[in-house]
Amino acid sequence: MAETQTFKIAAIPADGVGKEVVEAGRTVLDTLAGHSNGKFAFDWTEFDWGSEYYAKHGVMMDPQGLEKLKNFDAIYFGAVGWENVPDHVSLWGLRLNITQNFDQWANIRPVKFLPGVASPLRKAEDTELDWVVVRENSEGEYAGLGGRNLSGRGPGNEVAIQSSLFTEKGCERIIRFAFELALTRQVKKVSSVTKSNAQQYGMVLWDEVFSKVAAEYPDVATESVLVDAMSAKFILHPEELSVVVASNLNADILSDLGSALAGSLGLAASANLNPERRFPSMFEPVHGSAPDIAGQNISNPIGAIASAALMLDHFGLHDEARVVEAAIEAATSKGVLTRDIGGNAATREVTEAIVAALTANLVVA
Ligand SMILES: NC(=O)C1=CN([C@@H]2O[C@H](COP(=O)(O)OP(=O)(O)OC[C@H]3O[C@@H](n4cnc5c(N)ncnc54)[C@H](O)[C@@H]3O)[C@@H](O)[C@H]2O)C=CC1
Ligand SMILES: CC(=O)C(=O)O
Ligand SMILES: [K+]
Ligand SMILES: [Mn+2]
Repeated sequence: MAETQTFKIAAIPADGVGKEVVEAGRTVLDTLAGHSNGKFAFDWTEFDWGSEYYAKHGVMMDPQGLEKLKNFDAIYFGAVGWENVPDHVSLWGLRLNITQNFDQWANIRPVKFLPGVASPLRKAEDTELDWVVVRENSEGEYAGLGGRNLSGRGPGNEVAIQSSLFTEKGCERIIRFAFELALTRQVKKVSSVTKSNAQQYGMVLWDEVFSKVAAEYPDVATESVLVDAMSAKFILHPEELSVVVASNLNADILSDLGSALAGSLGLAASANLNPERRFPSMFEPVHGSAPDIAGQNISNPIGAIASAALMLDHFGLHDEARVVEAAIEAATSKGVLTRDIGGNAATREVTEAIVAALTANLVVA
């Protein structure tokens, strides 16, 4: 028999529901590995970084943390943010510290409609809806450029600047990524989102790069839509979407909108990719730490489990990724739903239903 392929994964559950949903995802992945007949295994290392770590050490992660993470095959992340740390400190101290330093410039966020989950969109009842938001994840509005109190004018007169950074190379690589992704999909179309009527420098550069790259992909349909109009289009004409590429902030907002349209923020998966594979990529649910429901065993684990499926794709385990997705659909079809999507199942019950479906499929296969 061929040697077992072992994937080294760094787990960072961090804060709030992050802990519950990462545990759920690990359970699913370990079940899968246990049924792989020795084909693959997962070697987990858990790091206790996050807001509790901050309370003890005054930093969100070990100062040597990036060095420690560098040699993992992937990072499996929960969510960051708790009341004891200002949100901008926790986000920059952990998630953005990792995504920026590991050049995870492509953030892939599929919007998936699941059987048995009601969507607030009437169209979802009779129309095939399935699109993916491709988020520029290294620059744009989250470049971290700017400063406060630059004028020295004193209290009451403070001035802050928050600049966006758009580079031709940064725009080109994410736009090209979107076109390559479109080529793999049934509907070969890329929608580019900017606000270039109002933001005349960075977003006009983006538009120009989009036109240039689009010319290289004559088989892919294109459109350029302003972000305000795109938010309306998500609701009124979602059937026209396939790949939606947008800057860091715009795609952040649109991907929450997309997951809400699919039924809940708790369903949405994401991959923070370093496509060159010079650094590990990071897989996390789209949602945050959800302090309003944390610790009650009621959070929806599907976003985290679907993110684990994206991690399997990254490892080249494509059949296994589809098996996990099918198990998620089996659980929702059966009506095993957490309360955010209208059910009353606990986090662990949904996880168990997914594990059961997974095991049944694997035994048949
Ligand atoms: N990537 C990350 O780690 C992110 C971190 N955050 C942080 O998370 C904290 C809370 O931020 P919010 O704006 O409240 O966003 P959030 O995504 O944590 O929660 C928004 C709403 O969605 C619900 N929700 C989220 N995940 C859910 C799940 N798995 N199952 C069921 N319902 C779920 C919450 O209960 C809440 O009502 C803040 O500290 C924020 O900075 C926010 C977004 C992303
Ligand atoms: C920070 C945040 O909201 C996100 O990455 O989605
Ligand atoms: K997250
Ligand atoms: Mn977000």
